[in-house]
Amino acid sequence: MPDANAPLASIRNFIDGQFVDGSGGKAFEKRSPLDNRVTASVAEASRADVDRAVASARSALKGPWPRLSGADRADILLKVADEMTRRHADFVEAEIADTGMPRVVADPMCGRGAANFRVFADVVKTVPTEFFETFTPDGRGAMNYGLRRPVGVVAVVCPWNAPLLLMTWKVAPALACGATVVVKPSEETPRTAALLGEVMNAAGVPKGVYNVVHGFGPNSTGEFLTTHQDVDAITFTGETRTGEAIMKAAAVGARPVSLEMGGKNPAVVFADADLDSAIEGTMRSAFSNTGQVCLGTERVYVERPLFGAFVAALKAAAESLRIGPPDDPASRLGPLISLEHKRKVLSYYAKAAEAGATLVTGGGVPDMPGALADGAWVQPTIWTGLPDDAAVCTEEIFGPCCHIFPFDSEEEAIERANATNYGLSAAVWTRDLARAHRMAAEIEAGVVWVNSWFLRDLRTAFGGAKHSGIGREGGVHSLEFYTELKNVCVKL
Ligand SMILES: NC(=O)C1=CN([C@@H]2O[C@H](COP(=O)(O)OP(=O)(O)OC[C@H]3O[C@@H](n4cnc5c(N)ncnc54)[C@H](O)[C@@H]3O)[C@@H](O)[C@H]2O)C=CC1
Ligand SMILES: O=C(O)/C=C/C=C(\O)C(=O)O
Repeated sequence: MPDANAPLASIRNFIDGQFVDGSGGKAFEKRSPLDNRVTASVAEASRADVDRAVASARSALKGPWPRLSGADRADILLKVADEMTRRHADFVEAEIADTGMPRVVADPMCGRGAANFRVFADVVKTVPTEFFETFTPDGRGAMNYGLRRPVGVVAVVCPWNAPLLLMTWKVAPALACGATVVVKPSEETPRTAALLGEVMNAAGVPKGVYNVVHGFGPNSTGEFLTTHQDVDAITFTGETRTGEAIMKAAAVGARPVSLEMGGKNPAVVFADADLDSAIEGTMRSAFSNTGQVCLGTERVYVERPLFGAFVAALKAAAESLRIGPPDDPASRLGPLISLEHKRKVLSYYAKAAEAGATLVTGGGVPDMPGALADGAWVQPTIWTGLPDDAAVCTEEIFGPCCHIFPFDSEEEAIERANATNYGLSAAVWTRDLARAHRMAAEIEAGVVWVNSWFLRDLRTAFGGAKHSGIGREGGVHSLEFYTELKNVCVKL
């Protein structure tokens, strides 16, 4: 159970290697999603603080950081990873305090933070640039070679659902490339970004290379940062509408953006699939992190002969998930991030009922004991029976829920899976590998998993098609965003 007597934490901005309050003296409350109790006071960065953070990041670009060899920077990043590993328990506590996620969920997610630094330390050391030999009329020729240079000061705007994982996924490659960053964590999850400041200092990262400013989006820190003309590039993970606003901000000054946004991801399960694997994978993709995973499945298409068995098995799997507080080792589902998000998810539960869905399981709020009754808990929920164009089947809910539809042919499954404005990820379950390859080629998504879900190799391209994103990060693709590739042409 959460400790009602725990002292209020004080979370501060991290600018130029120092923890500082907001210069305007403003602070906002962070509430625990477990019981809605205020657990922290967070210093809100004013426009002047954002100016200072950007100036500090700019000034660090004139220092040693971008001039270190890739190998030397990689060594420092490995120290960051080691220090994160040493302080793993602190990161897990911080993530749990912000999100309420079960320890079994927070633990591997925080492990991914250190892994992000290790992977990009490796990538930056091994990626070549390009070379072209050019023939010239005088017969002497020319040589062209590519040089990568850091893109400059990068604004990193982050969401709340996997805070440390998604923030370090961008910070690690940016730093590996010699860029400097100003991070704007979600107002819901300020702790781990601040804690990473301590790690940066301990690992010997020069001051100004990593900065953190806390606050909100519109008319606040997020907007001050993304409209700042001394920011050279903006990388963002969050809702599609926010991404659109950030793209508009980036248009002024023609700054590049990398946008990872929402999804309404399909899973397609053929009748020949290994049912146990398909159920296990779909259970994780629909319900893990209480459905607050951008890659999660909210639409499941099941070939008709398997439909009844699949619905029954996924119902049993959902009902086996223990909803509970982080420290109960049996807990698999925590609360949603906030009461506001709970209201949004429950509004979709109501819409499903109004539209005449068949409720397979869930659909409401679980009974929670004591103070937990005030938290942002909802039941994992499965529906069938709605048409493809129902709101619940077309709009991203970002909760622990999915709708299951029957289908009759491969062509139909492709058409229905693609009938969405989103295109982040998809999962295909079948034993027929030729069909799996055909499906993977036809589905409009940035990532397609076959007989798996969220199996991540951090060197691979990651990002969304259609309204789910612009650009790709991961491996060399991250380096493309965080560097300018310059061609040098030498006439011989
Ligand atoms: N494609 C992907 O890789 C992922 C996408 N997401 C998406 O993120 C959403 C959940 O995260 P949220 O934090 O609710 O997203 P959000 O878009 O509301 O907020 C994300 C960040 O943007 C900031 N922000 C909001 N308005 C802004 C503005 N006008 N200018 C600058 N910054 C602004 C917020 O303060 C926050 O730090 C879901 O829709 C989910 O699909 C989440 C994780 C991964
Ligand atoms: O593995 C990644 O890089 C991205 C993962 C995304 C999530 O964990 C999420 O959106 O929850």
